Amino acid sequence: MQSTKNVDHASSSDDIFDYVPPCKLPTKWGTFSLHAFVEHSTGKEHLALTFGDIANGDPVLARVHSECLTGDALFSQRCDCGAQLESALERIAAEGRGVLLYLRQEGRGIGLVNKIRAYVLQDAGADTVLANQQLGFEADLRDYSITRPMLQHLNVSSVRLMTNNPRKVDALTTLGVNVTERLSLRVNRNPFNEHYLDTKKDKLGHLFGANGEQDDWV
Ligand SMILES: Nc1nc2c(ncn2[C@@H]2O[C@H](COP(=O)(O)OP(=O)(O)OP(=O)(O)O)[C@@H](O)[C@H]2O)c(=O)[nH]1
Ligand SMILES: [Zn+2]
Repeated sequence: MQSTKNVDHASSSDDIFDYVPPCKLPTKWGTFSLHAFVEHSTGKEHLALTFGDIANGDPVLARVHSECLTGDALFSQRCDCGAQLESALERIAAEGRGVLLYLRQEGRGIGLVNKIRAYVLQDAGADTVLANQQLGFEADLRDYSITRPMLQHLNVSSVRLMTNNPRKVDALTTLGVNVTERLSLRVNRNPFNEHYLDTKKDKLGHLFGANGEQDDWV
């Protein structure tokens, strides 16, 4: 289960993280502002990429992306993370306004090395959920509690969330994030990730594929 551990909403963001003001981050889609947040309780260095005026009160096109080094940076085709990251940034730049939170919870919260151990089990036939369980972990150990204070610090009052994962919408809503809309994201199905995507749909509740939820935005 995804964790919805609450932070103390009465405490100031200074109690939760150190904030590092943004530098410019030019990308192939446009120039974002890159903010850093160092979480006190974990020492994790989370990021926010922002574009345009996100503080004017209108719902903001947003992506809450969980770190996937293999997919985001190493071009892995085992998952859909890299394609989703690109699609989200492209879409935000095209709209001229938005935010992407890059949360350092690799491997659905089990970490990079354990994800590689899980991949070894998957190479031997386990699916993505079973592999986690065989290693003694729940299917999804992510904790989104930093999301709300990060958005508050950026003066984002509500979000139009790009995700295929309805449990992510539930987790954020439970934490007090105002999600006004869910937008599906392109998936890039390929021979290496089709079993993984089917498992996400069947066991983790992701919405895409046959039910027409697949994103048609290009
Ligand atoms: N433990 C584990 N983690 C994985 C595996 N494949 C991808 N991940 C991690 O899963 C996270 C991304 O979660 P996904 O389930 O792909 O997508 P999501 O964030 O729930 O939903 P979307 O918003 O639609 O992307 C990243 O942290 C990846 O590192 C796997 O086989 N095992
Ligand atoms: Zn991935």
